[in-house]
Amino acid sequence: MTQTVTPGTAETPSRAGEFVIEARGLTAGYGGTPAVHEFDLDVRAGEIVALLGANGAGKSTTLLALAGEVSPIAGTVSFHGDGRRRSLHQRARRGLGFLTEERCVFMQLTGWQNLKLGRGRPEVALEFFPELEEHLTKKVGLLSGGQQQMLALGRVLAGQPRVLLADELSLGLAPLVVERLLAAVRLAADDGVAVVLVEQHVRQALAVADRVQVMRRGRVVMSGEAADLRDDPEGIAAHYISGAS
Ligand SMILES: Nc1ncnc2c1ncn2[C@@H]1O[C@H](COP(=O)(O)OP(=O)(O)OP(=O)(O)O)[C@@H](O)[C@H]1O
Repeated sequence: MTQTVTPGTAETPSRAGEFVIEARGLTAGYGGTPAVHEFDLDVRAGEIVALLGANGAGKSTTLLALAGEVSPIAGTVSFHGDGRRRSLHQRARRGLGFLTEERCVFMQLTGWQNLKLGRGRPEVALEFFPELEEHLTKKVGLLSGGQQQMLALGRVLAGQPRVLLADELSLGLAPLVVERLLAAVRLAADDGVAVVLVEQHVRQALAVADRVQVMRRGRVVMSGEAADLRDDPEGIAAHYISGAS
């Protein structure tokens, strides 16, 4: 698939190599109780960092804290070098795209209406997912789960984010659809988006990610270059052992 997508808003386009989002000593949780401890992360423009780990390991909490939806108990999150505490909507205005675990679409609206509600031009979403075009006049509730997720991802990518946080895009979807979604994420990263991807499918995450951080009980227990770990997904899966989250 060839296309040209220009990420970044007019303010300051992201440059390859610069850290777009960073966390230092990030501890975050709920009601003052940490679910994530002393988490460090740097993601450059054009890079995908996959967060892996068993259910309850703290991946979603990490994304929520990076997004500004959960306040840090300690540590900092910096967005374009700005380490001040910012809410989700403030970070969204500076180019954060966030896909939460819940499918981010309006079921009663048509596909086209959903795309029009995004920050970008619907045509850009269709450049990522041309197969959606024939379904845009249908109510989204009538589309398949994969089509709904393509719509949700396409809408966020159409907004030309500088940072994409994506939480379990592949939840409940067939492997081919997952591949399709992750390929679009890779394409966006190749055009300069900094991506933090929470994913349950280890092999597929390793196939598109540049780096990997494996979490267990709220801490990073393993990290490395995806290319070095591709031949040993079992080494990662060992951290998933039931009850070991
Ligand atoms: N809203 C909440 N209030 C209180 N505790 C929460 C809340 N959300 C998550 N937790 C707890 O925080 C811990 C980390 O959960 P989190 O959802 O971040 O893990 P996860 O790795 O994303 O798991 P999953 O893959 O199941 O989403 C768990 O112990 C969970 O029970």
